[in-house]
Amino acid sequence: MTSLELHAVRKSYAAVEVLCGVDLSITAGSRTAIVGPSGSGKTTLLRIIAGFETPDSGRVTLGGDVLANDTDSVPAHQRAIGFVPQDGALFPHLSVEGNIGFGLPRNTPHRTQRLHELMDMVSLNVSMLSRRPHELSGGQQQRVALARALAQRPRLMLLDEPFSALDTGLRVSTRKAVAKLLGDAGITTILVTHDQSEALSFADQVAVMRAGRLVQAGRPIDLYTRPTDEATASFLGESIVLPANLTEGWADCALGRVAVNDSGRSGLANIMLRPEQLQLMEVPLSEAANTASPLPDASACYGAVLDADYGGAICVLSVRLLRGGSSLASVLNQPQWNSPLQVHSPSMNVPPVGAMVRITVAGQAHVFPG
Ligand SMILES: Nc1ncnc2c1ncn2[C@@H]1O[C@H](COP(=O)(O)OP(=O)(O)OP(=O)(O)O)[C@@H](O)[C@H]1O
Repeated sequence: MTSLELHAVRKSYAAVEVLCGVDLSITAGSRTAIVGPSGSGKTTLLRIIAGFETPDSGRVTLGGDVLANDTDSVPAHQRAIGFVPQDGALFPHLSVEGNIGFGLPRNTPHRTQRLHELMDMVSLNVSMLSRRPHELSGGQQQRVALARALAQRPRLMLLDEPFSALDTGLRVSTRKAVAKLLGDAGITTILVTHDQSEALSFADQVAVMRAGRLVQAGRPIDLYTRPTDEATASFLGESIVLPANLTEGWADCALGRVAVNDSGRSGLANIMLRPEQLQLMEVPLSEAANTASPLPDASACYGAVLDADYGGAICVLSVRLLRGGSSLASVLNQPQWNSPLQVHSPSMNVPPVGAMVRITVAGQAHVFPG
């Protein structure tokens, strides 16, 4: 069942068109992450859904109710939509109780019980109810902001980069807790984030915006493995794009013959691999000892490790490809021959700089739609 539906939503500020006709469907109870470069219109879209801005044209519906169209707009406070901004925006002069209770009228039945329930939902101890925001950690402040938004039993929750001020560990744990909480409560959620890995891990659906347009929306794994274009590919993570000649599900490229995910295409096209798809195996010293001899297997793909960037669990290796029939020495002596690939390799047993490696490709390469 679709909960939120955006159809041809447009918005301009003065002469600048910020949203150029956005269509997006969000299923009830699901989590959607909106990502895109700075200025692409993410926050504007969120503010239109919340009712803080009105679209110039287009339609926004929630559970079948029209929230905005070309002529009318339901006021924000009548939409039953929760909004958690980047900084939490707690009222500094009010206690936690005052902040969470802001949207709960004094005569709400069982008000204290409801406040305790909300504290429990966001995993905060009720002893914190009397504290002021400055007496809380960043993660606790975000939980209070979330509880305040939940107090009004929203149909839809909008999160505008709510985790960005938190350090890495707290960010991950808060994000997981929030995802579970909203999932358990069955609340449809939209998260705007700059963090691609956060979007991929948080959401059931990721929507990528660029220059006021929605360029692609779908399951995280589909966007990561089958991006619609190179810009989307590199926005969602590191990518290796190579020119190739396609025939019946195979691509002939600098890495040799690689399987592709589009068997119907033929001819010249760019293919994409994620760096973790490249697997390196160091060629034993006996084989590589004579760096002047031709490579042992003319049909295999080899490389020379030029540099290693240690990053903890993962090491990023710069690997220059060796042409069939060439030698390690010829490549090391001609560094301008081709630009190196960046390969993400588990740091355990990583080949050393200067080593010759055999390169294999795991899975299929992606062919960008023509
Ligand atoms: N009230 C406003 N008046 C004029 N221009 C605005 C207004 N709000 C946003 N803009 C412009 O609209 C464009 C989109 O802004 P928006 O905040 O939606 O982008 P964003 O994708 O959320 O960016 P960021 O990731 O940097 O937060 C920007 O060029 C911004 O300067």
